Amino acid sequence: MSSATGTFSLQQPLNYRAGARVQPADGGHSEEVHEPATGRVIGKFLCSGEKEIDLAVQSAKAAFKIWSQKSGMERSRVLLEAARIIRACFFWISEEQRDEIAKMETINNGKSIFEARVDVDISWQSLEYYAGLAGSLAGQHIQLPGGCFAYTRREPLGVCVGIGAWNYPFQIACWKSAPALACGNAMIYKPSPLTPISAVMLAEIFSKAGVPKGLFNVVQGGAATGQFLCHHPDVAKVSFTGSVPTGIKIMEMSAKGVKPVTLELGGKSPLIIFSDCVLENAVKGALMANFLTQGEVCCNGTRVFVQREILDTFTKEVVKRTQKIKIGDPLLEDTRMGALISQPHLERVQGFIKQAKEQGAKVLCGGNLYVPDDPKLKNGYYMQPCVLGNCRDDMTCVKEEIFGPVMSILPFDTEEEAVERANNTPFGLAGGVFTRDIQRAHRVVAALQAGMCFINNYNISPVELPFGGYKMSGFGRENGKAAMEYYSQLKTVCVEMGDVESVF
Ligand SMILES: NC(=O)c1ccc[n+]([C@@H]2O[C@H](COP(=O)([O-])OP(=O)(O)OC[C@H]3O[C@@H](n4cnc5c(N)ncnc54)[C@H](O)[C@@H]3O)[C@@H](O)[C@H]2O)c1
Ligand SMILES: C[N+](C)(C)CCCC=O
Repeated sequence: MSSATGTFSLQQPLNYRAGARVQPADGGHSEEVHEPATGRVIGKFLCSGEKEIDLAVQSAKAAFKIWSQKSGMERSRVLLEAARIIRACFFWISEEQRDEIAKMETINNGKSIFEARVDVDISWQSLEYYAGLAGSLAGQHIQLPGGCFAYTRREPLGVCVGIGAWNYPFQIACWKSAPALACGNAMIYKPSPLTPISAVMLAEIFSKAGVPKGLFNVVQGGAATGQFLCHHPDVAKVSFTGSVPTGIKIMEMSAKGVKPVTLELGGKSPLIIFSDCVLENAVKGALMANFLTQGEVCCNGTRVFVQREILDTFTKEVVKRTQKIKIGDPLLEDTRMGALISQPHLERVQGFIKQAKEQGAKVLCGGNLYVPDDPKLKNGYYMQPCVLGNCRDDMTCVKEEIFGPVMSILPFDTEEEAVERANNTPFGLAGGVFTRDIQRAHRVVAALQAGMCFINNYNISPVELPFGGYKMSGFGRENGKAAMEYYSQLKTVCVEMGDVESVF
């Protein structure tokens, strides 16, 4: 694979079934795949139809029979091998696998190679972590009168479906497949049609690592393909990452088949900065909370509440550092902000900024389109990261998920006020607080209605920590031990040691 921006083109099929890349057996329309850095079309794929989905399900069912009979330790070894392959070398000859995946992620998503490498690291760590848990998936032994007893077994669910968003394509595929496979399930994964490439690389890695053919299949497509998956009678569970409106549809479809769902949805998270914070850390934290992956991060702390005493100092420093963020060719080592995912999305983000200005917000920096000097990047989807001042809680930019590099700064006076305003949202994915006061820090996060809270940092994601939302940001958890519960079911076995005492 060539590594320069503007040179890659897709050659191979993007569906993966029964251990091989395949063209779908049937399909609707075809979708173009873009390179956000240049706006180039790098290939096309056919969206999978009902027949292809059924073939993928049948293939996964066959693999499930083999995989679910293996011990946790046997499954663990295969997952560890998959993690090792990602970290280590070969596969595509000389370059490191980790870097190959990171480059493809950058080419297809537009994020900087610096960040893509971190995403790949978090991905293999997830495989390692669940490999570690696979061997200890266990039930309980319960004593009953007369020597009788019962025990519980944690069993896999069967064929699980994963449906992913485009912002962390490889990482989302790993966050879903690692616990699913560790628990003994098979998985069919559908990436976003905007980022179809890296999930197939994961499928190839699983095959190399030794999973049975069909255990991890990839189908490509958009809403229609996703609907076939959710409605298929042999699908046992749907794990979804995406927007709230789609999450609602997934839940409705799954309800028809009484299928358990996990919903990892959007957010509009608060970051509360108290005047007693370490200012340097708070400024760095605010940038981490807003500008990773061009601001296209579900848990971003986009409502930055700043205590009035430090509002000016904090704002000046945030603006100064935001202006220094290096935008440009995402495959260059020193780039820290690449291109947004698509032209329509870029326009949508620009629309939010325009509306913010109309509603009285002040653009303190950025917000304009950015055209890099390099001529090959002139059709890419770039913009300058934006900081908005003069914001009020009732503005659209403060209420709605923008999913772009736009930070809204909101002054506050008291702790009570900040917490109340922070919680005044239908979302509840994440939240953060910067303060030196340890009691206040814990009091505030305890009061925040959010599933993932940070004290004196933001947007770090060790795989050991459960991640997921409150309120309309969804339910269920990814990562941590908690995810094992969402990919397994509990069977109780009651054992009689004496004779049956019948009431008849
Ligand atoms: N909470 C999290 O962990 C998390 C992580 C990443 C992204 N997100 C959220 O994802 C959103 C951005 O991603 P997006 O634009 O890809 O979201 P989206 O809801 O448009 O699409 C997500 C996935 O659902 C599929 N889909 C769309 N309609 C469907 C339908 N009717 N039936 C079945 N599948 C369907 C898409 O093809 C895609 O694969 C943001 O709201 C972001 O906050 C959440
Ligand atoms: C790795 N992060 C930055 C915590 C993002 C998690 C996935 C959300 O979009």
